[in-house]
Amino acid sequence: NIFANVFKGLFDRKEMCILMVGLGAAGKTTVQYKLKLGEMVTTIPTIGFNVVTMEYKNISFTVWGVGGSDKIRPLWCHYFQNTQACEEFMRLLAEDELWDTVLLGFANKQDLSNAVNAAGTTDKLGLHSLCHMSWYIQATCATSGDGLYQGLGWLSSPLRNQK
Ligand SMILES: Nc1nc2c(ncn2[C@@H]2O[C@H](COP(=O)(O)OP(=O)(O)OP(=O)(O)O)[C@@H](O)[C@H]2O)c(=O)[nH]1
Ligand SMILES: [Mg+2]
Repeated sequence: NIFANVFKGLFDRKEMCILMVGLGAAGKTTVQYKLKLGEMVTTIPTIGFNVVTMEYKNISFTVWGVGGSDKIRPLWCHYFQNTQACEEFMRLLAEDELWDTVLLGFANKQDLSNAVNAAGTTDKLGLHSLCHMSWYIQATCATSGDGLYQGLGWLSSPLRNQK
């Protein structure tokens, strides 16, 4: 009945804070606005961060997208070897504050023929050795939106079991 649904809607509401990191031009801002507005926006490199809040499956997601780099951003991907980016990523995941979190990775730009797929991304990031948190890699195309909601769907399921 309607009242039960309204009550369920009120009390089942959960909030989730997402920190989105990745190399410059990976598509983080595009993901944020595609989820928020349902459309592709023209982005410029993020200086600092963007915050977007959206609702999905009774969960309020606050997504913080951190710029991939600062002024040297255009050089970033040439400047760092992939392995160094991976090490940086692993260092981040080992932070105490992130111990209690889950990891959703977007293997983005799947519309491009040279994109690394989800399995390749998992291997390159060495996620099989990541035992202390639950993780999932979703193939996406942020410009069309493909895969984004599948990712959020995964994210919302372990969340249900949290406090
Ligand atoms: N072909 C393709 N292009 C994409 C996709 N996602 C994002 N882009 C493009 O990639 C470029 C960079 O996207 P952004 O969303 O600004 O990247 P970002 O990760 O926020 O970059 P920083 O803010 O510099 O860290 C833009 O031109 C996007 O249109 C995708 O799935 N496929
Ligand atoms: Mg950005």
